[in-house]
Amino acid sequence: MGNKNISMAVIRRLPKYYRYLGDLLDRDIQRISSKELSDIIGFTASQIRQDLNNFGGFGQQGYGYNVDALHKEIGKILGLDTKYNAVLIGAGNLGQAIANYSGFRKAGFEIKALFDANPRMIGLKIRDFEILDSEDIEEFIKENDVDIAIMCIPKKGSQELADRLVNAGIKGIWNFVPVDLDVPESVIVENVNLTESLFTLSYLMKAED
Ligand SMILES: NC(=O)c1ccc[n+]([C@@H]2O[C@H](COP(=O)([O-])OP(=O)(O)OC[C@H]3O[C@@H](n4cnc5c(N)ncnc54)[C@H](O)[C@@H]3O)[C@@H](O)[C@H]2O)c1
Repeated sequence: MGNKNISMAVIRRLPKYYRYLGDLLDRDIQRISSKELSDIIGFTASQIRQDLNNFGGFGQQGYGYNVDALHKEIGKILGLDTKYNAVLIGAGNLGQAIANYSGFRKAGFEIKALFDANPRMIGLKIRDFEILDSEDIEEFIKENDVDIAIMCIPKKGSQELADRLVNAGIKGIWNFVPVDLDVPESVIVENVNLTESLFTLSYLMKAED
């Protein structure tokens, strides 16, 4: 499954291609040259041709890229033609913000339930969700065909939670906790570290001085 031999650097650029191509489709633009794509995305035209050649070269000399076909193909490569079930653990400030955003469901990622360990949170409603007791996560994951866990708890207890999720058969963790989780190779962890991103901004602003 997947294109395991494609470099991570290319894979990290694919969501951006996918987003820009989606914007073009919204504007009814059906074909585009690598030069035009370069002008809007900001990667060089040669970088774009090289990246897209990894997947069998969609472009035709003198025609450019068929936007719809390329969008669909990149979607497939990213696995976006699949629906995913997710659970979110830690229904605090960040967890609630994520649960309140409707865009993930539209993209095929459905949050099935929210969990929290705090008895005062359990039973509260966020959007359509009643917050469930995190004691019951394993059972829920097994019974509801859950692929992805979204972790929004504090650092403390995060590795223990990851171990439980792994034992329950989770396939992927979208990790917002600023901790490098130790999981078996078969489980994919994607870290989202907002503070690291902010520090990068700080560096770049400093470099502008
Ligand atoms: N809020 C943000 O914008 C933000 C920004 C950057 C990083 N983060 C990171 O996201 C995580 C959550 O931050 P927050 O601001 O939402 O915190 P929060 O305190 O508002 O929410 C955390 C929730 O997790 C629950 N919880 C704690 N341990 C648990 C466990 N073992 N199992 C289940 N639930 C548990 C708590 O009861 C609480 O409701 C933290 O690791 C934080 O560093 C948050």
